[in-house]
Amino acid sequence: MYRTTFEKVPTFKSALRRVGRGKREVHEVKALTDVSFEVDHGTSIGIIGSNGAGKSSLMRAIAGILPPSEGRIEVHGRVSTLLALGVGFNRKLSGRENVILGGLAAGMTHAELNERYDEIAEFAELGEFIDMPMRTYSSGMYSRLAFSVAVHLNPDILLIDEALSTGDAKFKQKAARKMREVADNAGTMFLVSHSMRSIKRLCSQCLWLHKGQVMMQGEPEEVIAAYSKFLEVGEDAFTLDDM
Ligand SMILES: Nc1ncnc2c1ncn2[C@@H]1O[C@H](COP(=O)(O)OP(=O)(O)OP(=O)(O)O)[C@@H](O)[C@H]1O
Repeated sequence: MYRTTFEKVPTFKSALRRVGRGKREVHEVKALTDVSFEVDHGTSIGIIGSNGAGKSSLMRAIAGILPPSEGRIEVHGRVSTLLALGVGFNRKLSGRENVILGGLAAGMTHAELNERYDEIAEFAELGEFIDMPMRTYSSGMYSRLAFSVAVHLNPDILLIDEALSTGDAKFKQKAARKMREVADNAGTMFLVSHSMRSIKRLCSQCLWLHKGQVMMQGEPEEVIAAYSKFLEVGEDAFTLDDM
């Protein structure tokens, strides 16, 4: 559950008058409710659903960035660093500095990092930008580095939120090949995507979320068919029994 406090002001004029004195309202959003599922080691699971369904919140909870306000999450293994979700970068520091700090935070030794650094930088293809402050990066450059760090730190569980990846067509292909490699090597992967093609190609399981609840979990083909039908006929006309 997210709790947001905000100032309730009816008009712009009264907003000006009441600067600093406004009444504070608390707004609660239940991003996920009664979500319960298990994922076996070695499974690539796709997470699908409309905007605001709770996909990113679920990933943040699994990564430990947002602890659940109710219930629990058991994670056996090392989850790809927070950088995978693009939230761990310090924009004042250069790409190189962020990679090194991120690696150290993920428990890597200096020697391991030295070895990995070149691979990470090479994969991200940022050229001399790797030594520039990250605030000067385009969003595509930013997500290229985040993806590269995530896949090269050898996590047991890889979390990828495609919504955050704005890499160009060439990088997207390269990233897809890398994800395929992870999936083939029996790695565990959570892939949030609006591309049903990516989910079908890369995942052996699929979870469909809607308004914070699990609508369906199973084979990607089956879940995607149900989700597509849901999008076609609309929420009111849809029943899972028809599938
Ligand atoms: N930081 C936040 N503070 C308050 N509410 C939030 C916050 N982040 C997300 N929410 C709310 O939680 C719900 C789920 O959002 P979430 O980002 O998890 O959805 P999503 O499925 O990833 O959507 P999208 O496909 O648009 O990326 C939404 O109602 C959203 O408004």
